[in-house]
Amino acid sequence: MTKGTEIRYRVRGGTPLQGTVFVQGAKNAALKMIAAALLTDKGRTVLRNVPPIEDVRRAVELAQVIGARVEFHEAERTLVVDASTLTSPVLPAEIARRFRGSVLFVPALLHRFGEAVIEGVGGCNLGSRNLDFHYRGFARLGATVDEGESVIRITARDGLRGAHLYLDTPSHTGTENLMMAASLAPGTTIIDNTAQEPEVLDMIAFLSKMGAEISGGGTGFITVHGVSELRAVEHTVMADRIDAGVFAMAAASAGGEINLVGANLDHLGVVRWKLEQMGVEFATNGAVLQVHREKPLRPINVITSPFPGFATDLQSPIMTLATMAEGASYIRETIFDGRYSLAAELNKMGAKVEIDNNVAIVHGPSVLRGTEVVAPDLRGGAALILAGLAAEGETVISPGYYIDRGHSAIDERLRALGADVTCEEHEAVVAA
Ligand SMILES: CC(=O)N[C@H]1[C@@H](OP(=O)(O)OP(=O)(O)OC[C@H]2O[C@@H](n3ccc(=O)[nH]c3=O)[C@H](O)[C@@H]2O)O[C@H](CO)[C@@H](O)[C@@H]1O
Ligand SMILES: C=C(OP(=O)(O)O)C(=O)O
Repeated sequence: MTKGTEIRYRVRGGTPLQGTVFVQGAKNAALKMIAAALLTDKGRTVLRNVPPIEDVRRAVELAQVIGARVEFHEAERTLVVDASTLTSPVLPAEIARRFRGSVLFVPALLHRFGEAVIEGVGGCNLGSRNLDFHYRGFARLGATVDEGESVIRITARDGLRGAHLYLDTPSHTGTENLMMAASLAPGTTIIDNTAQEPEVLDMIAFLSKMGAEISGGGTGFITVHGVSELRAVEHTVMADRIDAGVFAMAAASAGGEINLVGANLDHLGVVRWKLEQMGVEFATNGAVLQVHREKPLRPINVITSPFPGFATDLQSPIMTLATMAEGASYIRETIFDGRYSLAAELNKMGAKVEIDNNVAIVHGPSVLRGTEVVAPDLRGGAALILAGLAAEGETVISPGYYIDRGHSAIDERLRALGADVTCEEHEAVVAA
């Protein structure tokens, strides 16, 4: 541990939201596309609507450190990748450990170098986050996986070849990683039990433009016919449904009416219905989504599950809303067991959340009071900002880096809606 500067957010609650907010491009699609751009050794890939968030910056650094020429024009939300210059198959710990997307660089490295060396994989600390489906899939495609204590070496000197793969559960990045690996593996690959998240479909659209032959997206059963090469293309990243959900829930938390530009109601899946049950109103006005909340919130039962079920990434924000609802809400997290750490922070603000047998019981309504709270992870941090919007007094949330991993300029965008949210640097003890 060493002293350094850290970001924190300061929220003064009590103002209903009003106005228009722009939904960012999807983190969970953009990260995969940056990795996929490295599959081709010719030409320059252009990605549009790339969110200027910390995880994307880490992906850019990781691509650069292995030799790619990457320009991220943040103001234009545009990324240009030239992967003809790759020099190294080693994903170094200091960058790879800082975000989840690093494991998605493996297929390109296997195809380009016949080996990939991962010195670490990061991502939110949400309890156990295995990568066994990925490694088993690479092995079935013909790679040798050597899982050392801190370094994982995957080799495929003679290349990969099509095979029948399966996922024990429909893993989001697992599906994308194996699709990428199979795209350039001669023969046919079938992947059983694949994820159906909208980002997976956007990734299929991107890979297909590059020349990949992939069918079955959205069915849970994907077939990939390997091709001999992929080409650099231009693609616009889909809107971030989690960012949209967080802003919709910000309006639900503070009250008021907002316009979400770039949100797709269908991508919210069950989240939309649950928010409606709580008393949040949605209306589409052409391509703009209006979100309105006036009356007191009603309690809710939520079970997280893969798309179109209730997204685990929106479980923390809805826990914040449940603290304000009139009655007891029940929330069962089935994807990441570490996501209940938010409860203790909400309780510091006056909420009554108890964890019983892996279910969170939220006894509402509570009057939330601002205080200093710790963001346990990305979405837990966003959930605490939402709590701050409804709380009496001032809420200070740190570390802000977690929130910045996945939401771009959340303070500026909330201020545009009339909220009192600021972001500041402060001295803190940080991991070396
Ligand atoms: C960068 C990215 O896209 N992150 C998203 C992705 O994470 P990520 O792709 O890591 O999540 P997965 O869908 O893979 O994980 C789902 C569950 O499967 C388990 N599992 C997964 C892979 C594996 O090899 N072995 C295994 O046991 C995990 O521990 C977890 O319990 O999907 C999650 C679930 O929608 C989202 O919360 C994350 O925002
Ligand atoms: C868990 C998340 O991300 P990651 O998989 O990148 O850690 C998230 O986006 O909430």
